Amino acid sequence: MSEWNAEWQAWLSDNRTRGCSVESMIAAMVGAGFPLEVARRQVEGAAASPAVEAAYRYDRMPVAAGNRIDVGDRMVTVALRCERPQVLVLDGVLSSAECEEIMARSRDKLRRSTTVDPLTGKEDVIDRRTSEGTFFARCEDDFIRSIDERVARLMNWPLENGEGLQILRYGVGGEYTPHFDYFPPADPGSAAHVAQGGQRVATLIIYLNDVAEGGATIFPDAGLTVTPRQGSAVYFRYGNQAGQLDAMTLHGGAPVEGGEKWIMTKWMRERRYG
Ligand SMILES: O=C(O)CCC(=O)C(=O)O
Ligand SMILES: [Fe+2]
Repeated sequence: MSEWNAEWQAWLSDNRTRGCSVESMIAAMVGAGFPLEVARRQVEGAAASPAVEAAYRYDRMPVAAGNRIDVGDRMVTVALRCERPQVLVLDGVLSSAECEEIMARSRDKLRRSTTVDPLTGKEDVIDRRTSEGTFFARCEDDFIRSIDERVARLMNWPLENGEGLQILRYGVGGEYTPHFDYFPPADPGSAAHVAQGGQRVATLIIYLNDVAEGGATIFPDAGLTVTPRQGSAVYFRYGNQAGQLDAMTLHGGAPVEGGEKWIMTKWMRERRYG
């Protein structure tokens, strides 16, 4: 039996954009080994959801224009700007000392990472996400507050809409296969997650160290690869003002081939969170 995953989600989005009929997509999924009821729920669910419109409309990014962005206590440099999907590579988001302090404070708290099961909405340890993680509650102390404030200013999105900063560490062989950061509307497990704060709309991944080999953040459908560099970040936005979701932001963490990889992630919601 086939498993519903991000690849199938991207396939469904592509076919909808191309105007394929509901019946033909259900038939293709059944042909690939999905039970009829699963195929029907995913295809009809996507068709009924205004969030997965046929064509995502790229409205204006909230992040400031220009080569350099004032984030209050420092200047961040824009190294790359991609409009479709909306992706920015940003340099100088954290100092080396800040990166080192975050890693030092996280090291003893690390736990094997979990992922949301698309069917149940529960958090599970799964093979496709081989990393350890921990998190900091929003503004839990002065140091974390200064970073939460800087990140909110950089993303130009209310601090109150952000989830707590999440830390991940991957060893050699560690990876995170391609996925969406938003909660796919057709997945039954998503409802519980969007009930508080609404959908996720944008992500900032900050690289806390240089990775000796491998470990890039990859966007397979956009053909983009971002190399981890200490203190730099990648921003991507997938939720527009109309509530549509951009499937082109499919992304993952490529396997680490040498050394280790540490990142810190901020997910922003539509509304106040927590
Ligand atoms: O490891 C990476 O570069 C990507 C991490 C990621 O996609 C996530 O934490 O949601
Ligand atoms: Fe992600």
